[in-house]
Amino acid sequence: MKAHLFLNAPKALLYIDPFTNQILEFNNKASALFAIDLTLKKAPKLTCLTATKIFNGCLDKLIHFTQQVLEQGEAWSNDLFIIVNGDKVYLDITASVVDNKLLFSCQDAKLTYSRYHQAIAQAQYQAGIVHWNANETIFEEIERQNQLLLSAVGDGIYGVDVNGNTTFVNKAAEHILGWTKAELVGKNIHDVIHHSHENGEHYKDVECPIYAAFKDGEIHSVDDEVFWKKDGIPVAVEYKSTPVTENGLLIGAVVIFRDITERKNIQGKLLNAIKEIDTLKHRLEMDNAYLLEELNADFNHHQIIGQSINVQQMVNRIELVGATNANVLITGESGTGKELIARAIHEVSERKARPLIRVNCAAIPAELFESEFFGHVKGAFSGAVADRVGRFELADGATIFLDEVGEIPIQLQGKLLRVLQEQQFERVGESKTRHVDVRVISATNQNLQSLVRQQKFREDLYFRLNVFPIHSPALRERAEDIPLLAKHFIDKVCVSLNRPQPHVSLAQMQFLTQYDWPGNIRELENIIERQIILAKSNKISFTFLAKESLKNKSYANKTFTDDLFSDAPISHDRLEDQSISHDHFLKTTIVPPLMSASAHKLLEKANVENALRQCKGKIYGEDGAAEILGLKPTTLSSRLKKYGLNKNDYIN
Ligand SMILES: Nc1ncnc2c1ncn2[C@@H]1O[C@H](COP(=O)(O)OP(=O)(O)OP(=O)(O)O)[C@@H](O)[C@H]1O
Repeated sequence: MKAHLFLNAPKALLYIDPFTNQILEFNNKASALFAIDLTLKKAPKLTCLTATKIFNGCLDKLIHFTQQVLEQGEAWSNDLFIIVNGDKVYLDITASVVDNKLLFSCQDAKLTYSRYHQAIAQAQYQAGIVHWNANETIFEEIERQNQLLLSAVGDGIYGVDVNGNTTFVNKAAEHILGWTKAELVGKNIHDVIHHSHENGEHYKDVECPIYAAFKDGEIHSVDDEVFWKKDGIPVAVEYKSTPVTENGLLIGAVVIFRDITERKNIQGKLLNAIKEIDTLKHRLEMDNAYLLEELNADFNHHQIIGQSINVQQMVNRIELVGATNANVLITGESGTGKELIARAIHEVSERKARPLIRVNCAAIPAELFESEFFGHVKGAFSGAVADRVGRFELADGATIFLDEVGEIPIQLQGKLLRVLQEQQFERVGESKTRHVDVRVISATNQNLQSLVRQQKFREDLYFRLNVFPIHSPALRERAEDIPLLAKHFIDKVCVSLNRPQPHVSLAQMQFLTQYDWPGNIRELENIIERQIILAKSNKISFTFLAKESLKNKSYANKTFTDDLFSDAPISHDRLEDQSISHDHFLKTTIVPPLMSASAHKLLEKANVENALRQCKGKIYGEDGAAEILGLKPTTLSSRLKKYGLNKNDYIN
């Protein structure tokens, strides 16, 4: 049995007599390893088979090892080798002393090593599986969390491969566009959601920023485009297409997008609000500039004073028409308060939040009318150095007051008619048509119907302007209002001059009421101002008016001689003592009241000419003819027209 075990042991065994060098026994594995002829076994003694023969390439090592085994009882070596087919084959040898002989247990060292490494690999593999299992669980958890995150984010996310086919769709993307993951995965993303621009024009895929990312490897961000929903409706989006690489190779892109509809709506509203603010700001600036002009022109905002039937009827008509949008034509002599009426109409209308825009047609040179009414663009004519807003544009949403409307040149009347009919016009030098909503109130002291007959005023324009006529009665037609008006002006002047209220006796008031006021309410106002300045010890006197009436009567009987056509214009400084400075007196024109109409005109014309001569053609400002005559410069301008006078003829 023992012999059988020895013979079939799994390693090559050599039983060696260290003293005779002879191999006493060897088993089957040894026979194979050392290529020992098995027939030797049958020989009585293995005399021919020696240890040194087997290990003859490394005898020194064999001797050393043998001694080690003998000394220690056992030893191990991997230094010894044998030659097999010319190659060294190192052996892994464990040896021990058995009955004073040596038992070598040998094995090809390569086999030992390979088993050793196999064993290590096995051990590592065993350990690795456990490790891998753990990693796999972690990866699964990360993946699960990633999926949760990708589903939870509010932005839509698509994954696409290098062919543009969808590989991934998150919940938000499904929600925003309505395409499910199943409907999109594997489909070309551009063809499904990005095929057209917002205006419906085809979106070429070569221009698609989503694709661009996996073509050029760059991130592509787009602020404002549309993706198309499943129901065919475009959704405004901003998106970013980021390239995805693996081992340096572009393998696709991730598209992250956001629905910006709400934001765009808010932006739109904001833009509209800003535009509206700009328009309002612009309008406010225009209004301010206009109001400043008016302030500089020393405009006053009196209320209509008077209780006479004539005034009551007039006020009724103002209230009646005020609330409507009807055009109003106010007629009446100069200084009867036509402008006051226009303001009152505007004030009772719904347009009162905006200023009344006043245009004095008598003061505009013919060639500038169109620009004044409708504005012009820079360079439209020489002198047009900047764009200018016309009065009609300024009055958009408000009321325009065309004072002295009879002065509008016939050639411009057609354009004015168009604004009245269509509320449309163009600035001078511009083809763009502008639309306005303007109410027109006009005033005249001329007989427009007579102008129509003379073909100086268009009949159709006259009817357009005269939708609702209001007549402003002359002061002589409302004489009973004189005390009220006088009190009103005394209060006003005393406040502005910081004077104490003067005492007006009944007798003095009678002088006022009995005087025939050719210059109307403006004349009354000016005389009161002058007399307050002249008043001594708080007493105001109007006795001179009686003298004046008498004088006027004598004027009426007199032929027009030296006095009427003298060089000095007729003014209040000729009516009173000269103890007060000239400036205070030159406020009004007193025209004798009892003259015939033609004599009146002749005198008025002569008076204007004298004033022009004295002022060397200067109309406006200090020492101007208007100031000397006590007229508004605009009224004087219209009188120049009326009498065919040219201020330039008086320049010298
Ligand atoms: N009823 C009134 N109550 C108080 N003040 C009045 C009244 N009527 C006119 N006035 C005053 O008389 C002056 C002249 O009035 P206004 O300028 O309105 O007259 P007008 O008819 O427009 O004159 P013109 O034809 O010369 O332009 C103004 O100072 C105005 O305030």
